[in-house]
Amino acid sequence: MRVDVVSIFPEYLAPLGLSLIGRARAAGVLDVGVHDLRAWTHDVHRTVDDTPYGGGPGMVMRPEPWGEALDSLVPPGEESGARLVVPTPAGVRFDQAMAHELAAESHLVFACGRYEGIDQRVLEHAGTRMPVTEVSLGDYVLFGGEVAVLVIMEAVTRLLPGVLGNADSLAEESHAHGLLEAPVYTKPPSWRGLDVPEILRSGDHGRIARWRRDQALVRTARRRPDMLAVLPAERLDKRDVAA
Ligand SMILES: NCc1ccc(-c2ccccc2)nc1
Repeated sequence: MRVDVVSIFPEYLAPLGLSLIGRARAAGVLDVGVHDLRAWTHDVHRTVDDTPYGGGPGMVMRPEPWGEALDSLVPPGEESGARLVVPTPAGVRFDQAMAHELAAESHLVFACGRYEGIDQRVLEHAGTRMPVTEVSLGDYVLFGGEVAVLVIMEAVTRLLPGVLGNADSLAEESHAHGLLEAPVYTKPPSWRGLDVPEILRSGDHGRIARWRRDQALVRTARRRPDMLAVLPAERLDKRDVAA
């Protein structure tokens, strides 16, 4: 997968070179380019913003630099497999399903907005030649899209083949099977008067799997009842509590 990120604060994206993502790049499954939007400005002040039409507070990011940046990173006629992802508070909610969708793309281009956002015509014009996804991480506002890109990149990169050491951990993690994951424990068996649940030390893997499933259901019902509401009936097996 090729990833290009455009920002007026490219240094914010430095963590993309570290750890998990660094391993993905070393494994050859990820190639990341970070670009300064101002490279596509041509005035002495390298201007990227201007006042909003219709009035209102703050500034809006000008379309011209973005248009030239996207033309450079996704040359017209070479859009195959490219998707533009724009973090914004007004976006579609990002979730694990979308992480899987994005992990299947061959070229992701992230546009990091600042100020009050990017002139909408940038997204409209890009949409005439590639899929465009405006994505939100949740109902809160940041100073810009850079931190959201780091979150999305971590969620997507760990799904790429060969990136996670133990592929099993993908199968059982939270949200992988529509439920929150069960609590986990390790040695020592007793710690500050708190014991590991006996079942986990029984060696009875059938009962252990049942216990974990029950814990996941209870935890999900208490913390994220909304997830149970959308859990497909076939995901609940006959031994689960009544749906
Ligand atoms: N929901 C996460 C998120 C994503 C992007 C932004 C944002 C804020 C200002 C300008 C441009 C993007 N804020 C929150």
